[in-house]
Amino acid sequence: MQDSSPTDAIVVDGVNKRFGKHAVLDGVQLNVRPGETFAFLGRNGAGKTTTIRMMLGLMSPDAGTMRVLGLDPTRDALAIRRRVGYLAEDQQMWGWMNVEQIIRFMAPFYPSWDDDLARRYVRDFELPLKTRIRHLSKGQSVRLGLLLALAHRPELVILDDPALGLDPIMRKEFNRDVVTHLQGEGRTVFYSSHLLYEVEPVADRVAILDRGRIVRAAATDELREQVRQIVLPSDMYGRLDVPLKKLDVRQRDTETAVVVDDAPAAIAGLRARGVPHQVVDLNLDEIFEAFVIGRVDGEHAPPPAGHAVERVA
Ligand SMILES: Nc1ncnc2c1ncn2[C@@H]1O[C@H](COP(=O)(O)OP(=O)(O)OP(=O)(O)O)[C@@H](O)[C@H]1O
Repeated sequence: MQDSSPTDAIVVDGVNKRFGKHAVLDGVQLNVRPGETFAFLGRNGAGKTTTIRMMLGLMSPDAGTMRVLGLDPTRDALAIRRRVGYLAEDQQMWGWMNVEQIIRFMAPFYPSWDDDLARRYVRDFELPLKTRIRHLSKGQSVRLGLLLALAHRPELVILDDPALGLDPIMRKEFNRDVVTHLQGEGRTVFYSSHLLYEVEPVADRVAILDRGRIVRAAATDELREQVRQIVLPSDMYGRLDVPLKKLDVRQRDTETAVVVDDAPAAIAGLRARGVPHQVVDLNLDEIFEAFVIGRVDGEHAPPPAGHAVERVA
């Protein structure tokens, strides 16, 4: 976790939230730098939407504080919503309006609304102006939601599982076209998702939320460097005196595969002791899995396929 700075676009500090007896968020801590694309990763029910709703002042934390664009969501919700573009998960819109009508309806809510930009998104997103919202396809609805979230040129864009319900090709296009476009414009993007392979190419930093707690936050590149799988002979693993930050251990035949969160130090330790091992690069999906379902008590499982393997004597 980086230290927070007064210029951070989002600061979440020790936030707790309960619904009745159910503790949904427990000491959540994160900070988002201006201009970065920050992926907020968690399984269904991890607490992502609850965190986002509090950022927008739609509900209040039970404990802890938040700052969004320097403002307190519990006091300045309206000012925040004017400066933030928010695409909700499963965004609801008035089905009887057509595309043109909803654009005209939304524009006056935002002093910074840009008609030219809205028209450009209509073209770029191939939106049919005269079609009623209830007749749009899922992809068109998401793109219309995005237009409404972006046409007021928000400094910060909060996307809550935006690709949910889109087919795989559309999801790829969404990342390639929309997120890359926002990055090109220097916007800060806070992107919540449980589809990790999709955020991997665009995220500068990620935070992994598991059952209401941040279990890891880091630059995407740093995470890939630190979290790797090391495969070594089981008999040597049993006698190993190298301290490893283990996330997941799997026994298979004569080998043990260990996912560690300190790969450079672990590899240096193994090399220094002459322990033969292979290092397997992991993608964000596998890294996420190691944090949220990793077990250190060992189990049989096939090796991850299709990744760069570095063999060391
Ligand atoms: N208003 C509410 N009242 C009671 N429980 C709630 C409320 N909102 C959310 N929850 C519960 O809080 C937990 C976290 O929900 P949340 O929607 O924040 O998760 P999420 O990470 O966004 O999941 P998903 O990816 O499925 O949307 C869930 O168990 C959910 O049922």
